[in-house]
Amino acid sequence: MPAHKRILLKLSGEALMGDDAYGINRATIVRMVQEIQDVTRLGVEVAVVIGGGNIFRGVAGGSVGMDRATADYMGMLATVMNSLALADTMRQEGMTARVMSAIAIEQVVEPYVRPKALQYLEEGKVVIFAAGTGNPFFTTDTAAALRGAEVGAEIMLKATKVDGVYTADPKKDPTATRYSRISFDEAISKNLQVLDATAFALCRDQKLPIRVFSIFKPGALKRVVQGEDEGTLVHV
Ligand SMILES: Nc1ncnc2c1ncn2[C@@H]1O[C@H](COP(=O)(O)OP(=O)(O)OP(=O)(O)O)[C@@H](O)[C@H]1O
Ligand SMILES: O=c1ccn([C@@H]2O[C@H](COP(=O)(O)O)[C@@H](O)[C@H]2O)c(=O)[nH]1
Repeated sequence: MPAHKRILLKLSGEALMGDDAYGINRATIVRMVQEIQDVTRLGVEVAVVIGGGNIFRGVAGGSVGMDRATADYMGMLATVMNSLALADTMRQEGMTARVMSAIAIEQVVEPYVRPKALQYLEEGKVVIFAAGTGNPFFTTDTAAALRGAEVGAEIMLKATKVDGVYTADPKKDPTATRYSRISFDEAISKNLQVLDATAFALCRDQKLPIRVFSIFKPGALKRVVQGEDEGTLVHV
């Protein structure tokens, strides 16, 4: 019996590269999709937001002199590419997915319309929210918090490159230790960078808990959905 009926899954874009230097690694995306399929088979309704860090981040464009807003739109388009790849891999694995974009590109994907998204979820389709929030200066973590709150997800699951929230970035500080639980207020006051502050604040205000766990650990998503203690729970 799953612990959650409807989830918002935030997938790391950067992790899609697998061992490649750039782009979408085939074996990696298939594995991610199979893990999602395992969860849908439990009867859980799944909404997904995927990042774009494997292709483009606005902050990288900004750092080499590009207009930041233009660079951010490029980043949002990168998430559309990842979303299309994810939906197509789902199709190949026998699942039904719908991509909805926050930016109008109707020849490519349908626009985000909340009642339609809710209908798809109720029908058991996986809904992939592409193009972030549709606004520059935000991230896909914030988009995940926003869409998660909009569709009434019970929890936001952040599947990322680390296995939880640490006292400091574990990739930079080997002495950092992992929390099994932490409150939003503490995560925000300690300026923990595993999610951006806007996403933390939105989830806190909307009382949407977050669980951060490793995207690389086989079966972790299913264990999380079944209510097992995996990664870190960020709570109100
Ligand atoms: N206190 C912390 N605890 C855990 N991770 C942290 C912390 N501070 C910084 N990080 C870093 O945050 C990263 C996760 O956030 P990031 O936004 O980079 O990835 P993502 O959202 O999974 O990827 P993408 O943006 O491509 O979708 C981790 O890889 C980790 O190195
Ligand atoms: O609401 C949003 C979401 C994303 N962006 C831009 O896209 C890239 C990729 O997203 P990540 O969350 O970093 O994976 C991001 O760096 C922004 O440039 C955005 O502008 N608005």
